[in-house]
Amino acid sequence: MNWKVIIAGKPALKFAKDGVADYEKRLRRFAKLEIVTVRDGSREDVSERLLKASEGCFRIALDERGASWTTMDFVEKVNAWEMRGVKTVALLIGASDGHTEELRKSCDLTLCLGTMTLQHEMALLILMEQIYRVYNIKAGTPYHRV
Ligand SMILES: C[S@@+](CC[C@H](N)C(=O)[O-])C[C@H]1O[C@@H](n2cnc3c(N)ncnc32)[C@H](O)[C@@H]1O
Repeated sequence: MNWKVIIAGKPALKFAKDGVADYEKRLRRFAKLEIVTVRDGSREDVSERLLKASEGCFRIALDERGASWTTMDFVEKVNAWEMRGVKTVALLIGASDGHTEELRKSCDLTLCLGTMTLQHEMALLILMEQIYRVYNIKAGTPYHRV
């Protein structure tokens, strides 16, 4: 199963960019993950670009109003998508004004990383670590301890 993480605007926070690059590298042994950047703009324009860039994918909107999963819930979801033959999971990260209602309705799921509002590059970094954690749990490595 492939991953496509779509985010608006060029990276501005060096530490987040470095962290994301680090997890991208670490994830290579587990899965194919692509980070796609769309142009920033109004909520409507960004949502439209995110939807266009994720056409044909299983879409998940990252949104503080979404469902809260534990990491183990995330592992179970990934297992279920793999069993169902999902080819590409697209994770959609909004810009400063967030997503439109239309985008939320067009997504298969809406996921919350916590109830606080995160800067979008921070949301990307946390998401990358969680995807990495999921694959480590699936592989039984000592990265994840309970
Ligand atoms: C600065 S936030 C946008 C806040 C916007 N005012 C709103 O109401 O959604 C930028 C993007 O980061 C992601 N994000 C921020 N906090 C999040 C959280 N707690 N859970 C999931 N995604 C989050 C979302 O994709 C959001 O669209």
